[in-house]
Amino acid sequence: MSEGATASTAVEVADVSKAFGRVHALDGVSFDVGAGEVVGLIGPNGAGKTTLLRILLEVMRPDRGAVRFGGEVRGDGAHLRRQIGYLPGDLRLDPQRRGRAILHDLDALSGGAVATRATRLGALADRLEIDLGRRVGDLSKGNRQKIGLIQAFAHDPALLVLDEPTSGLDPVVQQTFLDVVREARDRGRTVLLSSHDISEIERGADRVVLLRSGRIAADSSVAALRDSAPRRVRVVVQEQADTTRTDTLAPLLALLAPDAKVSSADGSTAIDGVLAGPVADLVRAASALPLVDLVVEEPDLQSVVLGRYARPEAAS
Ligand SMILES: Nc1ncnc2c1ncn2[C@@H]1O[C@H](COP(=O)(O)OP(=O)(O)OP(=O)(O)O)[C@@H](O)[C@H]1O
Repeated sequence: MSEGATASTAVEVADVSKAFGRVHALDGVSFDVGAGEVVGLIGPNGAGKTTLLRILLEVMRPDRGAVRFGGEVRGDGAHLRRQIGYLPGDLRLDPQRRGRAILHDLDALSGGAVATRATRLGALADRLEIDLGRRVGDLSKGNRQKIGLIQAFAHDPALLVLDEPTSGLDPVVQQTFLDVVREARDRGRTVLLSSHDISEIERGADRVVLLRSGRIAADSSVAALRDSAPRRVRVVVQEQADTTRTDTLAPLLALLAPDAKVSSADGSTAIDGVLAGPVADLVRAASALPLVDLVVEEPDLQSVVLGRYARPEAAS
């Protein structure tokens, strides 16, 4: 086990490197995923996400390092695949066949009690609202994606590896998918999902691992990332002689610097800006003023993540 791995570590990625010619797709990547944890893998195009997932699934071997599953170095591919549910990013299904036939064939490879699997398969199809009696070639992209999701979840595997899981899904089905992920996590299943959709990671994952140029640029809980994310705020105070003076507003403006805007109308003064620090500091500064209104928007996780896409040495 690596230094950070514990008995409840479900997946251990230890110093994994992989090069294709001169391209270092992965360069010394290490992180652990705990049992019952949902980890979102995010990063710009070409960051190495798919390569990492392929190594996890033993479709590809690393040049250096290892992936361990439940503390063991992976060996028996067939046995481990039964414990893994995989949704590939480039899902290919035979267009001539019907969803039910495809799922029954894939499901037979997964082992376990047939009756339980069939019940789960039917229940998932109902929840995702997909007609399994139709030919795959006649289905829309989103409905084909649902078949991919069902085959990944139907045998209730210990580890789910999902590449762009909500691609093509409408918002209602995306929500259903997130509910299914949450329920799997509550049963102690481990989920690794790769996505370009930051809001999907924010809603569905406990933790974010950000890959950039084959290295980990950030590894943080979603909660910590939210805390560090800037929020738009608006503070409205009664316009009195002293509230128009910048020294009265100075403590507030210092928190919202450098782009805060002060405007006065209808007997009140509004201060609009972006808060990068703790909300408690804002509340303290605002409460010293004749407050009329205080609006704090949801943190802008997207801007934090995009900032880390670009910054060369951003750490967690
Ligand atoms: N089989 C391969 N042969 C040659 N180069 C490859 C191969 N697979 C991946 N690469 C290269 O390795 C790097 C990482 O690719 P990878 O597909 O893992 O990135 P990714 O993060 O999944 O990207 P995207 O978000 O665009 O899907 C890229 O530079 C890619 O061109």
